[in-house]
Amino acid sequence: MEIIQVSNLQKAYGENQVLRGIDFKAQAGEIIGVIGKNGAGKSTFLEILMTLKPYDNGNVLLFNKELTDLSTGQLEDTRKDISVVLQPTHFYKTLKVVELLKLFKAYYNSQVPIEQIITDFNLQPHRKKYFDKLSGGWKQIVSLAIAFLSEPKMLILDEPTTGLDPHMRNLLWTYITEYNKRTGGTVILTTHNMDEVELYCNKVMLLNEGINEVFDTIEGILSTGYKSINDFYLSKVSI
Ligand SMILES: Nc1ncnc2c1ncn2[C@@H]1O[C@H](COP(=O)(O)OP(=O)(O)OP(=O)(O)O)[C@@H](O)[C@H]1O
Repeated sequence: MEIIQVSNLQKAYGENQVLRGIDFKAQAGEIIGVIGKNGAGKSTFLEILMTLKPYDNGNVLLFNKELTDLSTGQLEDTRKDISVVLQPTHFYKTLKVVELLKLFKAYYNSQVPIEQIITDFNLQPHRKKYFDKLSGGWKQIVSLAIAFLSEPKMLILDEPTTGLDPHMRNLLWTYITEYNKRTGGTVILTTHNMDEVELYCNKVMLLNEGINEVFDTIEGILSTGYKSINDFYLSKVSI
């Protein structure tokens, strides 16, 4: 089943034409890495998929429905199937980690046991700490744990492993791949870490000069003679 279908997607900020015609598809159960240099438009693309940003031209279908055709109510229904990593806000300052997880469990009406999430994300030592007092990496982990609480059909993660130490990066990738196997959920993420893409993603979209210059499986890319996805990236993208 196709979860996302994007054709000829265009988006400009004033004179700056960032997306010049993106074609993209995601099937249920895929893990897709979106790569490209700083400023290539990866976050812009993800924000459009998250239904948070308008676009100028083209089609974006989520769960077979064109976004611009949806009423406000239908858009809200579609958003229930999408999870994104929330940015820390002032609101979080007054809550402890365990309280935050309970709050979002109730909000999402989630069946996932809080203690399971605390164990899976190694949050036991931090459960009684105020969110605001956590280090940057642990704030990120808590935000990711919250995103998984809703058991979404589609998870969109903008640079989820940036700022995480090697153990926490491993832990997150283990969680992503197990979640993907267990629920068949689709994961779309951006990263600048090409080793992670090679190890954990099924497919890669290389965003370059506003288009999807390459959109292929990892095996497909490596079979064309590149030693690694890092090698592929360095060959394809100029500084
Ligand atoms: N809200 C905005 N208003 C105006 N220009 C913007 C806005 N958001 C992004 N841009 C511009 O659009 C371009 C693409 O930015 P975007 O953040 O999507 O790239 P990116 O590939 O995610 O970059 P990075 O890897 O550095 O995070 C950049 O030139 C950026 O300055």
